[in-house]
Amino acid sequence: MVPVIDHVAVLGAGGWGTAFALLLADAGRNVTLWARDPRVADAINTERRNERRLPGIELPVQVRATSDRSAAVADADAVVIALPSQTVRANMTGWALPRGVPVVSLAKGLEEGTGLRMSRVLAECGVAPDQIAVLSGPNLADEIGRREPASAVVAAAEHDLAVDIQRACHGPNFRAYTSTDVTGVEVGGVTKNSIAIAVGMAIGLGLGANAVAALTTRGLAESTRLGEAMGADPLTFQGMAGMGDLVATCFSPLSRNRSFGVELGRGVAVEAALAHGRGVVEGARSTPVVAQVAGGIGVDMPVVSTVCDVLAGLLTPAEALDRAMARELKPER
Ligand SMILES: NC(=O)C1=CN([C@@H]2O[C@H](COP(=O)(O)OP(=O)(O)OC[C@H]3O[C@@H](n4cnc5c(N)ncnc54)[C@H](O)[C@@H]3O)[C@@H](O)[C@H]2O)C=CC1
Ligand SMILES: O=C(CO)COP(=O)(O)O
Repeated sequence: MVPVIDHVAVLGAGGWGTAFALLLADAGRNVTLWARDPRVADAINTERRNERRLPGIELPVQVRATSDRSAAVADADAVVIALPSQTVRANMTGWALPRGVPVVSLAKGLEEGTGLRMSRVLAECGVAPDQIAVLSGPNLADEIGRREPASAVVAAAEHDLAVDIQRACHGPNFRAYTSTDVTGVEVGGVTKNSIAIAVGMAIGLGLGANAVAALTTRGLAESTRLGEAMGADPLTFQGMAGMGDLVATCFSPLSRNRSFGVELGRGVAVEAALAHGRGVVEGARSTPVVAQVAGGIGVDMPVVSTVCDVLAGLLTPAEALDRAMARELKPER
């Protein structure tokens, strides 16, 4: 029997949580959106808007918001985690979810201190591993909010679970593929943020399409190397969560990671550039974690480690560029 997902709880009313709630409503689901700020929940229920995070978008009536943690998940057939990565453990610890419901992570980061992927963090918070799925891909929230067509990939160790989530979010403007490569899908979603910061820095330095394309291409190569070393299928990096998300994030001015990099490239200090951002810049926190994880398993990630050094104030973006160009010559593969 195919389990039916009707009522979905989306935890986190940032740009992506709000856009994902809209997408689920368009796909025929009833959605409860949890916002930690009661004023955000009120504005969604009364004005049908989350103006700060998803400006100019009217939310369907099938999206109801609450700031009550128990009410948010009551009667949910599936729970979606749309929180900044570094807050997932603190939020999920002690949050009593309905037993046995699928939990889908949308977060694109590695946890500081543990180096864990979000699916592993959720497992440590008590979610049964066979109920965990991750969804990732080229999904800029503003475009999804405007109902522009988009695709993603849903990965779960259990293929049937990935299919359930795929069906639950399939609507007129959103189409998801399935995978069982949870590691690859999560790693692709994390590393693309670091590469987008590097691309942003190149743009901020005034460089053109050649440099952007080179960084994106080499970034994909090193992301694939890391994923493979962590047990992922390298082909996953040619898919939505790899190439797909890398292209969207590196090429769109809507990306917060890319915009952050542009500011760094223009000489703005890290803290000031973060303060100018429109929401969470996952790569600013995850890039050092990626570098540490890669170093620990002997994977060379020159783009990531260069971004890491710029974030730590050890290099300016211009010096980072000089260092990249002076690297030892080697075969492409
Ligand atoms: N915005 C986008 O286009 C996409 C975002 N993502 C990922 O989704 C995750 C969430 O990102 P966004 O929705 O963009 O975030 P956002 O930056 O738009 O908003 C962050 C939200 O998290 C809340 N928040 C911050 N600290 C919190 C805490 N300690 N506890 C509970 N809530 C807290 C804020 O109140 C805010 O509602 C990130 O991992 C991001 O990489 C993935 C795909 C697309
Ligand atoms: O993950 C995203 C698009 O798929 C959003 O990217 P930013 O977090 O850089 O805005």
